[in-house]
Amino acid sequence: MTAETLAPAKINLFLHVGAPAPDGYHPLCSLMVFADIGDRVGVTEAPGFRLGGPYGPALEGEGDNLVLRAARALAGRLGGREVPGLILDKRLPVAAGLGGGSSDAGAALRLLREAWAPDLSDRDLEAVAASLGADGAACLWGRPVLAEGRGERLSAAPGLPVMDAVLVNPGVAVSTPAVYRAFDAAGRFSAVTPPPMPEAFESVEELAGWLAQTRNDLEPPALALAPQVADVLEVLAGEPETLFARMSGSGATCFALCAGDYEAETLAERLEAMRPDWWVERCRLGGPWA
Ligand SMILES: C[C@](O)(CO)[C@H](O)COP(=O)(O)OP(=O)(O)OC[C@H]1O[C@@H](n2ccc(N)nc2=O)[C@H](O)[C@@H]1O
Ligand SMILES: Nc1ncnc2c1ncn2[C@@H]1O[C@H](COP(=O)(O)OP(=O)(O)OP(=O)(O)O)[C@@H](O)[C@H]1O
Repeated sequence: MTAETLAPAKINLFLHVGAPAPDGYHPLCSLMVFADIGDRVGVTEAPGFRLGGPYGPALEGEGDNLVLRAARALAGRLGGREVPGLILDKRLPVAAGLGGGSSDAGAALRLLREAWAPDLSDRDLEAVAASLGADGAACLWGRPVLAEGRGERLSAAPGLPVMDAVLVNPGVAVSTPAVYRAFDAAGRFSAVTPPPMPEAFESVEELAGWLAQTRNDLEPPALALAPQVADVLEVLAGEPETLFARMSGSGATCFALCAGDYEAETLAERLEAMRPDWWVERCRLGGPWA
């Protein structure tokens, strides 16, 4: 392996979604943070694409992986390059609201810029990432960001503490397009503007209090498609270590913010014992980790 890097899991701390535009895409406003866990992406001299890890089989036999599409898009932007060997160690569940595909693409773009064109600007790399999906640019750097527009208009996130957290997925894949369609069918649209946001949150407790005034507008439609999400949220809400719990993105992964390392560890251990069928990961949110 010549180089490898983390493709961190993305968490939408809040996700406000408006009525769809004529092209079907939705205006949104979301505060995205990244976990110190995720997939691993590598570049090698031996040609070809190798897919491994616990969730690799979930992507076998699909069309072109986002890692390959990212490599080809950057090669095209640079006027043509031979794509080297690429490795994806898929550790995050697929179609889970963790932005895994976008983060994998971002990791590949960072590695290949280093190899091919270290002078290419961050802005140009963001444009390539954005061409791969609405979350592409936001998931490029693995650092907290406020995303607006379709998700491609980025601005600095407020100052955030590092958050000890637990991620829980009930083992059900949820399709992002299906969740947006169910959101449209319900026809309940609100303003996407968040309540006034301080320049910085000094503690996770302060952040949790502020987040309670915000929403994930995709939670109700995702719950309708995957009722298992309700079980996860109910369990998390009932645990003493949970300061704040919510679903991320289009689901089905939910996150619980905890007061510290010990609380997150305790919560994760209890959930693992209680529900061995769930994917449970203790992590830290914030970043940049990549
Ligand atoms: C749910 C989120 O992950 C929240 O961060 C994103 O909004 C989705 O981002 P993404 O998966 O990168 O999105 P894309 O791959 O571009 O599109 C997937 C599907 O989501 C819908 N989509 C996506 C973003 C957006 N602002 N409005 C949408 O309606 C698109 O119609 C498409 O059917
Ligand atoms: N490297 C990849 N990792 C995950 N999915 C990929 C990858 N490459 C292509 N895909 C396709 O992208 C779809 C969405 O996967 P992903 O895990 O990124 O969903 P998600 O976490 O719900 O994304 P988001 O939160 O951005 O909507 C998958 O169902 C799969 O068909």
